[in-house]
Amino acid sequence: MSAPVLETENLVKVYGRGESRFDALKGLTFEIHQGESVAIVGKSGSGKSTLMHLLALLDAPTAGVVALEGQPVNKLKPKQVSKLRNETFGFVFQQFFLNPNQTVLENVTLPLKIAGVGTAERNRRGMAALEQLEMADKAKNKATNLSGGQKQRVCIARALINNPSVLFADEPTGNLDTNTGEIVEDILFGLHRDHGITLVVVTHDEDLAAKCQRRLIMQDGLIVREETGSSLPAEASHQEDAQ
Ligand SMILES: Nc1ncnc2c1ncn2[C@@H]1O[C@H](COP(=O)(O)OP(=O)(O)OP(=O)(O)O)[C@@H](O)[C@H]1O
Repeated sequence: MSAPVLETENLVKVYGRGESRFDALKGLTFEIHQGESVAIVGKSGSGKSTLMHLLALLDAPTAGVVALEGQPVNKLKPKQVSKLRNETFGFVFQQFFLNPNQTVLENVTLPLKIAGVGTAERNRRGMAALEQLEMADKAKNKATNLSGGQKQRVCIARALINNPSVLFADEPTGNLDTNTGEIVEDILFGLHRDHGITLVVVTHDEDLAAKCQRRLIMQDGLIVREETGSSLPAEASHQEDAQ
């Protein structure tokens, strides 16, 4: 079995206090292995997004530990955590989060700008990422002047710009029609299959979840069940490699 890229130990998240206290995660211990595709599924309010935010180091747990590549993250300073997050993770969200006032290329290269990479290098890597997503011809377009599927491709290009080892996708097809959603799924699973990217997907979409190699089923802040096996035929051999 490949090494765990992410491990949690007794992960707890409590929102609010006193009468408004809400126990969103109630002690989760599990591993995600390098090169796996994992879906986090469950009813609305079960804690999926909360869990993803903790795994992706976007929020800190109330108690318990997240370890990235064997390193417990709670021992690091905030600056180190954000560096680690930017270097290791890519994010694709349902709402796209593209800056409407910037071009496609500017949106895609924003993570590099934040990291202090110079303009020429930024643009070279941005164009390469857009080419990979077949969106290079839209590089100079404003990000608003795109279809939903095109916007999500731009988001995936942005997510790939730092060569992440883990791609987090929160309802990546939630705003797309069925056909466009399937194209985006093909892109995500292609990246997983061909580049060994670890894919962590939060979704209500059963077909999308079924394509993942493993499903963590959440209920009331707990993982109540795990399922394994992907509905993607080509996954079979890769799945054996990753396990
Ligand atoms: N910032 C917050 N303050 C208080 N409660 C919160 C906060 N964020 C989430 N919650 C609560 O924690 C629970 C889990 O929320 P979370 O967003 O993780 O669920 P989810 O499974 O992702 O739901 P959905 O499928 O609707 O997105 C919910 O009951 C929610 O109301």
